[in-house]
Amino acid sequence: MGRDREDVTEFLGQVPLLQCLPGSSIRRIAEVVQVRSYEPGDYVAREGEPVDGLYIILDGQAEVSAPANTEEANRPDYVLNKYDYFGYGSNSSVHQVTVVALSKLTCFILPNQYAHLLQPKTIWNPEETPKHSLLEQILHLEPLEVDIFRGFTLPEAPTFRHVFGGQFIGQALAAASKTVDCLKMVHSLHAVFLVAGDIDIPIIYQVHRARDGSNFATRKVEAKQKGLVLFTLIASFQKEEVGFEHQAAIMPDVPPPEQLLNLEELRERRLTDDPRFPPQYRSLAANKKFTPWPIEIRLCEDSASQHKPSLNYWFRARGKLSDDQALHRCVVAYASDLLYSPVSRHPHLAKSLEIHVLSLNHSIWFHKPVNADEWLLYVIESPSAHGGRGFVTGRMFNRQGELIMSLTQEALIRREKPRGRNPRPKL
Ligand SMILES: CCCCCC/C=C\CCCCCCCC(=O)SCCNC(=O)CCNC(=O)[C@H](O)C(C)(C)COP(=O)(O)OP(=O)(O)OC[C@H]1O[C@@H](n2cnc3c(N)ncnc32)[C@H](O)[C@@H]1OP(=O)(O)O
Repeated sequence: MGRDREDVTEFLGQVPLLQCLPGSSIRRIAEVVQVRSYEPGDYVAREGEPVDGLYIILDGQAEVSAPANTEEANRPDYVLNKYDYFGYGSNSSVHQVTVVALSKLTCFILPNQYAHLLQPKTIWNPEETPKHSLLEQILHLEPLEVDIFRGFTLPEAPTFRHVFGGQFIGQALAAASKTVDCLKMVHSLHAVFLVAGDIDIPIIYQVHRARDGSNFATRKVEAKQKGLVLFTLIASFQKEEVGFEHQAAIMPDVPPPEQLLNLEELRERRLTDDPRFPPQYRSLAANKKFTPWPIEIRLCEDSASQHKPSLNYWFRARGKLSDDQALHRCVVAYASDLLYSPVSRHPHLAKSLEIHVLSLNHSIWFHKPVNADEWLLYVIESPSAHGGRGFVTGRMFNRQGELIMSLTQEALIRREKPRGRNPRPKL
């Protein structure tokens, strides 16, 4: 293996211990690791000697001997292979075991002085907790074990009686991304919503490594509560590649976001200025608990009241996000389900008719890198509603008119039926 920085980063990204670190931590570790080589029979570490760092096997095999004079002394020796590691995670400052090279052996060593790189504040940022962005907190997961993560529905997060579909998509994609080397980025995902999630129970994300190729990797994720699978995602990741280029899609001509009001300002204006709302309704609405979404949305038109099966709006994440392309893709995936399938009910909206909308499935294709804290134009159309299912397609453009993503979704759309006072998700 040639040892340029990118090769080292790619190798470290395959080591399960390191995969849930922020991409920036893995790149930093790639800068500071040392390489050591051993001949067959050489001691790599001796029981009782000081631990000088984390050892990761790059090539070859080593044998670990159980410590003498302990209960484990009778345990058979075991063999370490490529991607295995030792010298980290024990509370002791001295080696508890002896490790001997079985073949020609090469290791990467992360010296003790860089051990802090293994303990980042969050899965997205080595230094800071994400005070600055609610979204980054929503998309933070606790790594429980290799390939298993726990996510939460934060009190400030948008919910729609049950777990918001975009939260499942964003968190599941975050879990999948944390098991793929950081040089590969998601380029497509397909999600299915099986059962509504309970906002009071943590969600367990279990990642299955379907395939790791040299350029592509595929992951399947299951989201569970109380052991029941609520949601599945299949995502494919690819290393950057130079290839053919064209863009036939043209960004529609819409007013820039600076000339438009956001949803909160529109609400405020309705409450104060709109003569169609009687005063008692206004004070009722004004007293209702209202939490702004972590995504700022500026509608380009009022296509709902015109009954048009389409909608264009600008959106961006509120607050500054950490500089991690994997995070930015999770954020737009999260945002893409917020104001999407309701477009399929536009032609059917009528006074005193409430329409129940529930996402059934969701697909995204990421064409180009994205900045989720800069304005993106979401262009949505609903070509069909039939049989209780509304279908929507979406395209996202950046301000330069580049097509960044294409999306599709099917949602259940039905006349809302009266419900009890406290409907609970059926787990
Ligand atoms: C100025 C502009 C402002 C714009 C403001 C816009 C405003 C709001 C925007 C909100 C956008 C919200 C978008 C949110 C999208 C989501 O987050 S949806 C959440 C993700 N999706 C899910 O959780 C779906 C999970 N899947 C399921 O629940 C099930 O698979 C299924 C319901 C799809 C199918 O299950 P099945 O048992 O086979 O179906 P049913 O028997 O038909 O229905 C079961 C329960 O569904 C509920 N339900 C069904 N129909 C209705 C209805 N007409 N009205 C109300 N509720 C309905 C209901 O709980 C059913 O259960 P019971 O009837 O209680 O048995």
